[in-house]
Amino acid sequence: MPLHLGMLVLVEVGHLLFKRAYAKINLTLDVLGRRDDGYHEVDMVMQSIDLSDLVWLDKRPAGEVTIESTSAAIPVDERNLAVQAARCFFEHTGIAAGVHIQLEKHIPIAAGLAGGSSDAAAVLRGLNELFGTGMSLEELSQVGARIGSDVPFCMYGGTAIARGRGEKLTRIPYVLPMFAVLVHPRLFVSTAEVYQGLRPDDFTDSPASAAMVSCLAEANGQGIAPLVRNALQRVTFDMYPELRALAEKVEAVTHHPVHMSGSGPTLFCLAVTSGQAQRMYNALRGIMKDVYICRFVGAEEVVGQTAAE
Ligand SMILES: C[C@](O)(CO)[C@H](O)COP(=O)(O)OP(=O)(O)OC[C@H]1O[C@@H](n2ccc(N)nc2=O)[C@H](O)[C@@H]1O
Ligand SMILES: Nc1ncnc2c1ncn2[C@@H]1O[C@H](COP(=O)(O)OP(=O)(O)OP(=O)(O)O)[C@@H](O)[C@H]1O
Repeated sequence: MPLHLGMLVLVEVGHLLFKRAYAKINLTLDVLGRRDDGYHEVDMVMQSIDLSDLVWLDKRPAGEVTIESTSAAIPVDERNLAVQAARCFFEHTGIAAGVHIQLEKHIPIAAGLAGGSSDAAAVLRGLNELFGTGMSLEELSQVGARIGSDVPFCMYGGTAIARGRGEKLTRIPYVLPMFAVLVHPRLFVSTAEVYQGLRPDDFTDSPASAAMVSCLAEANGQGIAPLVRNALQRVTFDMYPELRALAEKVEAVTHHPVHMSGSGPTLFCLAVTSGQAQRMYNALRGIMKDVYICRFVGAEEVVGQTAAE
């Protein structure tokens, strides 16, 4: 019997492999400088949250990689990062097979939440399981780095420092029981344009990751928000003055500091209890439509039992 999920109709339920693709927020994002390869040297503390896309994988004949999505706002061809991930998997393993990907999007698009990167990571983890290739997360992460700088973090999830262009990870074993209340203002922000807009005075030699990790290690939830910073925020706010105005409004109604994730435009406030998060959510729903309460998620939940460590 067909199973209806949003706009998707799943027919062969028995053969489908399911994966959840989690979004991330940046607790810190420092840029150390511009590199010769067009990327920037970054130092960031990344955190998975429980806002997720749902991904189903179904084996197909060799060379056939197809995708359908509940969102009309993303390409359903070779430009889709999930399709690119599948192509990379078959190329890397030499397996003569294909896959059909069904994507139920919940993570806002081009929002600074790594939605596409997380879909790509979930496809790589899922194909590793579907075809029994037994690759380690490290190997999958190296394959994923070809698709995007955020893919290696999304492969592991949880909490981590990401350096280099984002692919050099130090995993942090402390996940605080905290909440992030997200506000998505439905602006489309290009990550490349934001990085291009950085000026030398946006660069730093003293990133905030060490202080943030100490705070996480001490389980000092109240201490996290004052340490949050994002070097891309000035650029995105200058590009979209309405976003700076919205951030001021969010602070006024929540009475909490507001932060930007990645290259934006998603804004978030941190809460140490679900009650505090709910009050922020209620206040924000009065001024915005797209508001999400999310909890911090650890690597075990992101990865599950899907790949060799
Ligand atoms: C803003 C963040 O989301 C923070 O986590 C990431 O740094 C961006 O990760 P991403 O979206 O996976 O980025 P990619 O797809 O690899 O790169 C998109 C574009 O952003 C710029 N880019 C990205 C990462 C980086 N460390 N330096 C850069 O300058 C480059 O112009 C690149 O062409
Ligand atoms: N599976 C996918 N999901 C979302 N966007 C995708 C996907 N595949 C390709 N894209 C394209 O990637 C671009 C960035 O979308 P995405 O939602 O990944 O941005 P983001 O959250 O800002 O990512 P990051 O935080 O890694 O910079 C958009 O132009 C979108 O059309």
